[in-house]
Amino acid sequence: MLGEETLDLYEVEEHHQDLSDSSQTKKNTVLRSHGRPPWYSEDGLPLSNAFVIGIAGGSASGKTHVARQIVKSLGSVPTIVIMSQDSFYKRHTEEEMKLAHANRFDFDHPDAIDMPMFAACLADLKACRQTNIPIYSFKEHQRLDETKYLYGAAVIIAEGIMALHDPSLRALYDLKIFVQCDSDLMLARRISRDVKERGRSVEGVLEQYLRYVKPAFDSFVHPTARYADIVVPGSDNTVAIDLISTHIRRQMNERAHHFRKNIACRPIDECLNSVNGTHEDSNLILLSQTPQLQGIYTILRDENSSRQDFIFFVDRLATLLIEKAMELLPHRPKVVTTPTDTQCYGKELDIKNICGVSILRSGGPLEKGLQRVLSDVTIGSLLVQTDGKTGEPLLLHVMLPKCIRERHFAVDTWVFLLDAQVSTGASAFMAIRTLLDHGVQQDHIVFVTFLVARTGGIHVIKRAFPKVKIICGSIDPGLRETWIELYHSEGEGQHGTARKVWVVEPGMGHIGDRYYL
Ligand SMILES: Nc1ncnc2c1ncn2[C@@H]1O[C@H](COP(=O)(O)OP(=O)(O)O)[C@@H](O)[C@H]1O
Ligand SMILES: Nc1ccn([C@@H]2O[C@H](COP(=O)(O)O)[C@@H](O)[C@H]2O)c(=O)n1
Repeated sequence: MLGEETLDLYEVEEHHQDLSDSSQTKKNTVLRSHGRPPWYSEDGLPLSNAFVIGIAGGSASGKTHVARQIVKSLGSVPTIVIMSQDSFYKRHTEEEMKLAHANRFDFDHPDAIDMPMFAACLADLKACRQTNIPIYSFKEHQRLDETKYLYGAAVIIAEGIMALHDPSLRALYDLKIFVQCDSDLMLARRISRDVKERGRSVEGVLEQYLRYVKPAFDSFVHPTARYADIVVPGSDNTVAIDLISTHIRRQMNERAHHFRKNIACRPIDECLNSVNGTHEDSNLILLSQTPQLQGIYTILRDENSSRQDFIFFVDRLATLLIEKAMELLPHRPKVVTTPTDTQCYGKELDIKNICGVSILRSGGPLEKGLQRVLSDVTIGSLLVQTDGKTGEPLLLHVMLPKCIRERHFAVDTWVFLLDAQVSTGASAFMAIRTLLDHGVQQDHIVFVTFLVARTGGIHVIKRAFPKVKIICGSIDPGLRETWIELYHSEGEGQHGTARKVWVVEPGMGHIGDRYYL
């Protein structure tokens, strides 16, 4: 099984990922965005690719600056990634590194950059799949061993001197920009930047500039301006950036998808038979409704149960649910010798990787059950919240185990997806889509939950993802939309805001709050 490591992809409030800083010397810009709204249809299929902008121009013309200004100007637009072509310089031999340190290596020829890899990573990210991009050090003149995991961008800005050079790259862009800058200004900026940030001397920068940078600009970079939709000046470019941002915002609005409204319009009759709480079907697996199980649910539903009892019985129920989920995993025969020196024919798990992913924060109460059954399991998390304005779910935070972050592992990984209940199903839907984007196979996803609302989004999940197995302990009849008052202290006194929420009935109330508060 694979390692423990998990990676925080998104800061909850900082969705802009700036990867142009491959020299690791610049500070990341702190920008906020709203998170990612649904990128898929109610049939579960990806609907809109990320919007991709390619920015080319000479070295130090201001490509990164333009990219950052666009991000700033877009403000509240969903998750944005700046992907720099600098990260894709090829790995160098010892000999090439020596030449590089002596300013005798041509980094400005298109062959210095791994174009197919850049195009492949960009294509994955554009198509909503995860990617792991290389990290390059300008100080060491070398690609580092570690990579950077990326997923979930709604807008991607790809920038680099050769960003418009390759036809396979140009085909990926929705908008192509060339930054046109005076050569004196580019040289002055490059000297200043390379000395400050890339550990170079003035003489070295000048030598490299005259030998390689300037000739390559004339032969390979400048000619690509003809492919640009917009040529932006390398300084005093605020008007151009405003126009570009307006265009992107319009494009994003046109792509906006009203997922929640559409799932509400879907007929549910055909699914009710299989969600009627009286029998199991192959996908929705209900724990056997024994008196013992009903006893547990009675304690959990009772608003007068102590918090201690609530936690104890949630943990017990979580273990029962996970044990049920374990029945779905393939096993193979295994022969052991017992202490009485007898051969015994048994079974062992026949899987490569398994991990848990909990949908925060209500999935948390199921984690203990998972850890009891699989003591060394890695558990990642996803944070999905409802946008107060649109009512759409937003993907705010992705922290997935390593065995999912890399596609070639993900295809062989079983995932126990954990959430306390399925009401409208919007969060579960987004979480399943996220796992599929990573290459996890649908029939390797087991969704484990305490409660399912019979008239809620379960039917949409079953229809869109027919191979995902759902294990639950109860199917509750009611789902009601209601307003709740949220109190928070700000300045003097308490302020209340009302928020619409869906309540499962009879349900157990807010399971996460009752468990953690
Ligand atoms: N419009 C601008 N106004 C002022 N300074 C700028 C502008 N564009 C770029 N710079 C400065 O020039 C230097 C190089 O810009 P950068 O965006 O890193 O270039 P590139 O990414 O094209 O190599 C940086 O120090 C940056 O702050
Ligand atoms: N080891 C390296 C690799 C590349 N360069 C120079 O970087 C320039 C491209 O980066 P920009 O951010 O300026 O677009 C390019 O002109 C290479 O000469 C380098 O100096 N050392």
